Amino acid sequence: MYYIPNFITEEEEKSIRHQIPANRWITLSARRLQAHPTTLSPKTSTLVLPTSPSPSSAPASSPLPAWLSAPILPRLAALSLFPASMSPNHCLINEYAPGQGIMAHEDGAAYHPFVATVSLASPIVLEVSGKQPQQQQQQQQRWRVLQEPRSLLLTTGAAYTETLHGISDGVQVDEGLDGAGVANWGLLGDRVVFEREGGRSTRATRVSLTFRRVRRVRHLGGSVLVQGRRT
Ligand SMILES: O=C(O)CCC(=O)C(=O)O
Ligand SMILES: [Fe+2]
Repeated sequence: MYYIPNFITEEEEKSIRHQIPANRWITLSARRLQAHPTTLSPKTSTLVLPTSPSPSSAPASSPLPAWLSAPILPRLAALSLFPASMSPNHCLINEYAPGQGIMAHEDGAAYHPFVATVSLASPIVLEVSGKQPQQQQQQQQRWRVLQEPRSLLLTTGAAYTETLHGISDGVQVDEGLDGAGVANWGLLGDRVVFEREGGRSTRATRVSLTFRRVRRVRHLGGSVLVQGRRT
């Protein structure tokens, strides 16, 4: 995992939050979410796009809306952690009210093994654990990753394939936020925020943007549209 504080500015954070469409939310019992450019088809995990693929000579275009892709995608590309051809083509936006979370899970094989998470609005602790069978849970490795607003967390390699991640629910105040309890303590942008509160952080609404590269993409190209007009 790579943690980079202040990956976006406060203005960019505000602008992105402002442009999240209010009519795209899917409300779940413990959070709400929306997918851009669209949800994957459920059986085949395919991203179906209305446009033709751009010719291979053209600069890689993103199916993500501009308010999500700029400035995040070029800044991600500049980290050189994945080739340009692997630039994210999908973004899930999750919103958690205080006390809401997401159960431990892995993101799975529908995506190339990296996810870039940009956090907005409020800090949150991501609980990461090794994928051990049930009987070995005592020895399970666990890490707590503190995600500050405007930070980037990049999960790839074994962190993507060999761990589960989640956010505890029913918690209004995250505690134990110090050098011993937080894996990325030394990388935080502003530790003082947490030190001042004695290692506590009262949750407020937090929004995450999770950028990924979907493996299976189907383009509904020109011929499909022409057929549509003929019928
Ligand atoms: O909100 C987060 O940081 C985690 C979201 C997540 O795990 C997911 O969308 O798969
Ligand atoms: Fe996830």
